[in-house]
Amino acid sequence: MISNSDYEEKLIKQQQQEIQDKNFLIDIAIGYTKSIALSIALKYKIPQLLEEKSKSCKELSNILNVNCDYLYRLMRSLSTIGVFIEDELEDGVFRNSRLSKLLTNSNSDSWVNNVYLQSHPNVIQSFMYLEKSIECGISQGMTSQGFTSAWELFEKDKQLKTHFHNTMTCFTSEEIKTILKYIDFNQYKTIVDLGGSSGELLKSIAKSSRGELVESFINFDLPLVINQNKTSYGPATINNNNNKDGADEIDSRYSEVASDFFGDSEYPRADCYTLKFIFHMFNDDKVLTILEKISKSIKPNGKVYVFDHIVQPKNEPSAPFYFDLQMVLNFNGRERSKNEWRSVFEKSSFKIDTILILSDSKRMSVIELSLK
Ligand SMILES: C[S@@+](CC[C@H](N)C(=O)[O-])C[C@H]1O[C@@H](n2cnc3c(N)ncnc32)[C@H](O)[C@@H]1O
Repeated sequence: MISNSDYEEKLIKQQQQEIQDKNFLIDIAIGYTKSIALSIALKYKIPQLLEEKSKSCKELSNILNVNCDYLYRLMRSLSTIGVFIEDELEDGVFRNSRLSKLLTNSNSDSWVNNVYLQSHPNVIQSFMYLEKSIECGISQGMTSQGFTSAWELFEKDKQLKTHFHNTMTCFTSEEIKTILKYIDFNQYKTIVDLGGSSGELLKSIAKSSRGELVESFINFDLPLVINQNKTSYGPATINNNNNKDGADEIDSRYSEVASDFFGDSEYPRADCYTLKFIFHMFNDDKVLTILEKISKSIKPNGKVYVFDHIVQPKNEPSAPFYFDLQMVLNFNGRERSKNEWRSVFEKSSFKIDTILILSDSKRMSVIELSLK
């Protein structure tokens, strides 16, 4: 028998849950307002303008040459979600909050690059073409904005390109410990990192005890990336304990190849290939083309390590929500579940040796492959 008071308590709980659910749905619906407001504050470099001391909106609008009242409304809105703080006594005067202070750091090894990347207008705009993409079954995120691909957009917007590669470099430096915990690269002579971006993965392996016996490390990426590496990132180095001033020495085992996965030339011959967050940018056909090319250049008993997301069992939060949609809209790629990965590899010359779902990396798993 349910008593009256039990019944009332149950009803109150249900009502509270419903209010929470409604607020949650509203929060989802207005998500775009926050990212667009943030992207404008970043574009105007407001966190940097407030670095030294607080400023009034009048001062900020004079510096930026924009409308003072509208800027005030932007700042006031952002301060309600913790980005910036409006002075408690003086209206319209703002200082940095804990959050906006973080945004002043745009070093190459800072994850803040990812905030710039995710809130970039072209990235946000690609989502406007999600419906059109679903209707026609062809990715429209970039083409509808007049770009053949995200890579072309990066070529036109160098700042965005830098944020993209800095984000990837930052992810790699966070993930490298986990990678080195599971894989001893010393069993290989030559490691080729296909799509190695700034070379962070190979440089870190080279510097660690898990890579000290490897003879050569080759970072293979597009010419536009390799050319930028020369000016944006330091060379590969090894710790030189003999050096009196303790300075690191250049590691001559590291080199770079500027080429295209889908070009005519073969990949460098190696007994180990790594592909970190590469296959999720491509559809199954392109993944199979890359695997076919690796199968022609891999040495006998060689291995391929695929570091990528594995979408977890249904209905569970796994790779961040937006990734799969972003991959399809911006790159015509896909995030894959275990079954989806299996089905691609089954069609290739490779078999899966191991799948490691890394508990200490929220983003990444490792799939080890060898020739069938
Ligand atoms: C998502 S990023 C991953 C970078 C790096 N592996 C990491 O995990 O930090 C993809 C990389 O693949 C490279 N890439 C994309 N298309 C390529 C192609 N057709 N040929 C060679 N490299 C390509 C990009 O320049 C970029 O550096």
